[in-house]
Amino acid sequence: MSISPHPYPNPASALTLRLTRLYERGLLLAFSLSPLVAILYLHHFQADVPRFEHHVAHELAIALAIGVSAFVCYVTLRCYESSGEAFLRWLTLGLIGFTVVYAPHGVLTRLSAHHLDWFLLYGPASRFVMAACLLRAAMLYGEAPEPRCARPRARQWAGWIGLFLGVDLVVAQLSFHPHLLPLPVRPVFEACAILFALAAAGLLLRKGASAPLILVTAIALGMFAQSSVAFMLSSAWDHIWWLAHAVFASGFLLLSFGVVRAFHTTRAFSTVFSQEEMMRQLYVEKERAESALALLRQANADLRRLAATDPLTGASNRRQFMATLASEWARARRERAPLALLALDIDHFKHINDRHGHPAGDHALKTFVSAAAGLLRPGDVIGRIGGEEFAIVLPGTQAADAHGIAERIRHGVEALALDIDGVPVALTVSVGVAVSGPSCTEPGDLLKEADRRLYEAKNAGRNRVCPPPPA
Ligand SMILES: Nc1nc2c(ncn2[C@@H]2O[C@H](COP(=O)(O)OP(=O)(O)OP(=O)(O)O)[C@@H](O)[C@H]2O)c(=O)[nH]1
Repeated sequence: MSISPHPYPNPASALTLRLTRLYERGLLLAFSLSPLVAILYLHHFQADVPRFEHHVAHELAIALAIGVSAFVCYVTLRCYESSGEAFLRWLTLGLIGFTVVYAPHGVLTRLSAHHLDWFLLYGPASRFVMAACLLRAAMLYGEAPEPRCARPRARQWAGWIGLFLGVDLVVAQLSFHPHLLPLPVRPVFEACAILFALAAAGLLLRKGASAPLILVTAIALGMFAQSSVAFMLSSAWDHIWWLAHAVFASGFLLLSFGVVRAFHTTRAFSTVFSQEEMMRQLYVEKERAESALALLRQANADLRRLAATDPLTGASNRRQFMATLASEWARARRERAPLALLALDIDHFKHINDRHGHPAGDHALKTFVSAAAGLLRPGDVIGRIGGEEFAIVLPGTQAADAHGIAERIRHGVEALALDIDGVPVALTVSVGVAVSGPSCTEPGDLLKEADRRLYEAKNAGRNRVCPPPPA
C-alpha cells in the first residue's frame, strides 16, 4: 500500500517510510555514541595492545557499512527520482561507488596477512571515488532540477556500477604490480580524497550555508577528510587505523542523516530550509495574508456601501431605506419613542430636465440631497424612493418637531441658488409629514400616510409642507 504523508510528489511505500524513520532514530543514537566508542576503545587498548587485529570485528564493521551504504544509496536515489536535483544524482553515484569499491576491503580481511596492499588499497580507493563524486555534486548544487527525460535510465546506472567494478579491478592490478607497489599509492588516494572533500565542503558552504542539510553535508565531508588524515597516519590494525574507521563512520552517518531528512521532507537538499528561514517565510506569508484580508474587508465594506447607496445622490437606496425604516420602527416600538417620516418630491422636476437637459436634472438632484442632508441630525436618514421622490426617517421625533424640520428643508431648498450654465433655476420641494400613531400598524403604513400628505401638499399648490392633523 502506498501512503503520502506530505504534499510532495512520489508517495513512498509504508515499509520504506517505516524503515527510513527507524533508521533516522537509530543513526541519531549511533552518531551520538560514536565518540564514546572511540574513547573507550583507546582507553582499553592503548596501554598494552599496540595492534588490534580482529578479523571478525573488521568483517562485521565493513558488512554493516556496506549494508547501510546500499540502503542510504537507495533512499538517495528515491530523492533524486522525485526532485531531479543534480546534487542528488552525484551523491547517489558517490554512494554506489563507495559501496562497490569498499566491499572488497571487507571480503579480503582474512587475506590481510598475505596480501596487505590488496586488502588495504580498497579503503583509500573507495574514499577517493566517493569524494570525487561529492565534489561533482557540490559543483552542481543549486542548479535547476534535471528534467525527467535527461535523467539516467537503468542502463546508465548499470554502466556506472560497471565502471566502479572496473575500479576494483584496477585496484587489484595496482596492488600486485611489482613496479607500482613501492610508489605511495595509498597516500596519493587519501590526499586526493582530502582535497576533493575539502573543496566540496568549501563549495557547498559558499553556495548554501543557510540550508541545514548542506551544513550537515559539509560537516560530513570534513569528517571524511579527517578520517583520510588518520588513515595516512596509521598502519593496518593499529589504533589510529580503527579510529579512522570510526571518524569516517561518523561522517557517513551524518551524511545519511541529511539524506533521510530530505526524504522525509522535500526530497531535495536545497529546499529543506532552516528554522530561521521558515520563520521568516512564515512571517512574510502572514503579513501578505493580513494585508490581503484588510483589502478584502475594505472591498466588502465598499460593496456593502455601494449596494446600500444611490450612486447619483449618495442617499440610501430604496431597499436600504426600507430596511432602516423597519429597524427604526421596531426600536421606536421597543422604546415607546415617537417616529416621524417625511415624504419629499421636487416640484416640476420634469421642467428642469426638459429645459436644461438630463445632466442639469442630475445636478439638481445631487444639490437637493446634500442641502437636505445638511439640515438633518446625525441619526436621521435620507433615502431616494423613486426618481425625484425622497423620504427622511426622523427617529425620536414628535409631529411638531417633524413639521419644523420639514419646513426647514423646504426653506433651505427654496433658498438654494441653483445655477445651470449661468441660468438661475428655481428649486422647490413639497413635503408630507407622518408620525407613528394608532393608525399605523407597520412601517409601510407610515410611508403611505406621508405620501398621502405629500400629494395633498402638491394639490395645495406645491412648495409647501402638509403636517399630520393635530392629535
Ligand atoms: N435628471 C434626472 N431626472 C430624473 C431622474 N429620475 C427621474 N427623473 C425625472 O423626474 C421627472 C419626474 O417628473 P414628474 O413625475 O412628472 O414630476 P414633476 O415634474 O416633478 O412634477 P410634480 O412632482 O407634479 O411637481 C421625470 O421627467 C423623470 O424622467 C434622474 O435620476 N435624473
